[in-house]
Amino acid sequence: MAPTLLTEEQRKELIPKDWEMVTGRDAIKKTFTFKDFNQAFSFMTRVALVAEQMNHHPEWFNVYNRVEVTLATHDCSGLSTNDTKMADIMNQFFNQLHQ
Ligand SMILES: C[C@H](O)[C@H](O)[C@H]1CNC2=NC(N)=NC(=O)C2=N1
Repeated sequence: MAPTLLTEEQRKELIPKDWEMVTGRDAIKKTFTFKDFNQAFSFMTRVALVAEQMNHHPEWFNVYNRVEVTLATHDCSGLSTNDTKMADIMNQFFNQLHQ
């Protein structure tokens, strides 16, 4: 089923508070900072496996211990529950890894 854009209510409820809107785009972003490259890439590896399972992929940039992430659903040109689910998963993985 094609993903649908989040309603106003869903945006208030489902977008994690530590993610911010991308200026001029219906997308959310967050920068994760890790101890080192190994931890950053471990995070990306775990997320990549889930992205494949979900068939929903992040837009991200990595340099050393930093991973800059933008989430949006191309199939509906904006935010869907796939993005809020992925944001939650990323936050969980970060908290587990960032000991
Ligand atoms: C053909 C393939 O199923 C689609 O292009 C999937 C792949 N991954 C995706 N990732 C994201 N972020 N948005 C999409 O709409 C999307 N669609």
